[in-house]
Formats: sequence, C-alpha cells, structure tokens
Amino acid sequence: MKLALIGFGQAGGKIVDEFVAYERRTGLDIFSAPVAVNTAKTDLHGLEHVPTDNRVLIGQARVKGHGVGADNELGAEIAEQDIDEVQAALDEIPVHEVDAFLIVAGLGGGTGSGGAPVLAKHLKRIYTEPVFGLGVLPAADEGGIYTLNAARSFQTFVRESDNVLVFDNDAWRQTGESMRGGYDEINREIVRRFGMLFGAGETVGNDRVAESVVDSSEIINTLAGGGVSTVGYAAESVRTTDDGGLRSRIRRDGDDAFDETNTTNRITSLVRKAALGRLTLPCDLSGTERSLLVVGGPPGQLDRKGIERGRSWLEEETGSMEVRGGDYPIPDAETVASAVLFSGVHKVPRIKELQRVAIEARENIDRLQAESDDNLDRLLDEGSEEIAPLY
Ligand SMILES: Nc1nc2c(ncn2[C@@H]2O[C@H](COP(=O)(O)OP(=O)(O)OP(=O)(O)O)[C@@H](O)[C@H]2O)c(=O)[nH]1
Repeated sequence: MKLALIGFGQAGGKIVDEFVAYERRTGLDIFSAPVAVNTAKTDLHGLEHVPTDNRVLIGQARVKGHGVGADNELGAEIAEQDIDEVQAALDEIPVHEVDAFLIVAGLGGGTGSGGAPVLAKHLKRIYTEPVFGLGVLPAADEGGIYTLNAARSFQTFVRESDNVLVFDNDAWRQTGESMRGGYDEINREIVRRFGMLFGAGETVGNDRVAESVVDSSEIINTLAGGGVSTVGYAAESVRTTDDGGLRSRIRRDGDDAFDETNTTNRITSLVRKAALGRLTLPCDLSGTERSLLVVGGPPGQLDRKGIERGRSWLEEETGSMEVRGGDYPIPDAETVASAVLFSGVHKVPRIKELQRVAIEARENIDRLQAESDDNLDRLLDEGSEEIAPLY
C-alpha cells in the first residue's frame, strides 16, 4: 500500500528514517515523501534518509530548537500552533496517490507524544484517507514521567486515529543492553514487521508486478473499526541451489509430494510461530476482532494450502471469523516469512500496567508539588525576621 509517512519527535523520525532505508534496500515503493517533524534541531540533523526539505522544525519561538524536555502538554500546544508548517510539508505529497497516513511517534517523550494525536486530529479533519498511528511505548524502567506521558498520549492517540499499531519497547529490550544501545536493532525489528505488512501488494522494481492477493484495501479493512493493533512475525531461510533455483533446507529433489507437504507445513508452522511468539505489543489474542495474514517469500514457496490452514488456525485462536490473508511474492527472497496483524485487541496487560503506574506517578507528582511549595516556604521563612529581602 502507499502511505504518507510522518515521524513526530526523535523516535518517530528515526523509525521513519529506517523505513526509508528499508524501502531503498528492497526496491519497494511504499512511502510518499516521508516527513520528519521535531522541536529539536539536532534530532532532525541526525537523520540520514529523510530528505532535508521534508524535515520540519516546529516551536522555534517557544523552545528555540532545543526540544520540549518530555513535556508533552507543551509538545501538543506547539503542534497545534505550528500545524500549518507541518501541513505545508504535507502539501508536497500527492495525496490522491496515497491509501492512508501513518504517524509514527514514541509516546513517552514530549514532542511526539504530544504532537502525534494533534496531527492525527488535524489530518482526519482535512482528508478522507484513513489516519493510522504507530505508537512506541517506553520501557518500564524509563521512569514515571515517561509512563505518565505514554498513558495520556496513548488514549488520546487511539481516540484521534483510525487505529494505533503499538510497539512496546519494554517487551523488546535486550537483556544486559541499555535501551539506547538497543534502539537501532529495535528500529530494524519495527521496520521488518511493519514494512512487510505495508509492502504487501506493492511493486518491487520496474518489471516485477506483484500478484499478491493482499492489497491495500485488505490492510485498511483490517485496521478499520479503530482500536489497537499488534503484529507477529516469523521467518525461515530457504537456500538457493547451484542453478539459481530455490530449494528448501530439507527438500529432497524429485519428490514433489514431499515438497508440497513440506512447504504447506512450513507455512502453517510459521503462522503459529508468528502468532505465539513475541508480538509488537504482547497480549492475549482471544477476542481479537480482525486479523490479516501475509506470507511472503519466493513465489514457489507460497503454498495456498498452507496459507488457508494458517488462516483457519488464526480463526480458532482469535475466535473471530474476520481473518484475511494472502501471499506476497518476493522473487529474490532467501526467506519465507509470515506477518500477522491482529487488530482490535482488548486483553493487553501491559496497557493496564501502564495506566496503573501512570496513576501512581500522577499522585506522586501532585504530592511532591504540594510538599515542595511548603518546603520552600519553610526554607525561606527561616530567619526572615532577621534578614530583610533585597526589594
Ligand atoms: N523504538 C524506539 N524508541 C525510541 C527511540 N528513541 C526514543 N525512543 C522511545 O521514545 C520515547 C520518546 O522519546 P523521544 O522520541 O526521544 O522524545 P521526543 O518526542 O523527541 O520528545 P522530547 O525529546 O521530549 O522533545 C522514549 O521514552 C523511548 O521510549 C528509538 O530510536 N526507537
């Protein structure tokens, strides 16, 4: 599908940068004029792939290019005030060619957390195309303020968008590695998963027209209806033979029945692994409203029976009959991969936990604020009779 892609804040910009790198690497044509918006000049400078003309610095009058320091109310205010500057960048996009908007932001900071919902609301007012969000939740150990920001932004972003696809940094933190050090790997993971979903049905290069049965309307219909989504992914490598043909790792030449069963089984097992493995937002899949299965890889490996079985299994697992699916032929691929989009998920312990910690953080901030005023009064009162103020 064709997306108008907008990264808000540092995380949003870096992920959009990675999406553009992915698009160039794969030869796909998914993103129309990607845009990065930020209140921090250095963050915009740090991007490598988003064209310079598409980097929009907002809030200069308020924060002078230094960011909003995790104040997401300020982030939202600035986004509202400077929405025309963002719109000017979007005016360059041939909107009649795009299927949807995708706004990407880390929800724990200030600029993206505050700005993404404001932009979603603005786009929905102006355009008829659906507006989707890709929201990144902070890791639990980032602290109360990040959690509070994320909880407030999350509920607003979900309300203002047609669907929010969620990636939880906490679930993807590498043990023993600092969160910051791991961002590059995490961003590649985000792009691998969402890139495969959004790339389904798009043209690779000039001469290979994808014959996929997954097209943009199926992705849009899976996301339509609102709510929150998560994505599962699994892949297995297939080897290239000496004559350039593709051969599965355990294929026995000349045994067609064996090959067919093998490709069918591989796909059904990849679908299970994708759904039962680590999701972008871990959750209980029962009660998921709509799902979409995309199986990508070399055309000869995309067995229809396997995809059908995978779909039936997903229906049982989610308890929903609304499971769409299809293949995504990628002629030169060395892996067969399965990506599953679960849309309208409800049983998400992480969100409940985020809200609980956010309430605690709010109470803690209010209490400290009240105490701080008293403490300062007490501190300054001491000796005030002997020491007169300067004026
Ligand atoms: N996955 C991922 N998450 C990131 C990355 N950078 C930051 N984050 C997350 O996003 C949250 C928000 O951080 P930023 O995007 O840096 O904040 P910002 O929107 O630029 O806002 P301010 O810096 O407060 O102006 C953090 O709490 C992290 O959880 C990244 O490169 N990848």
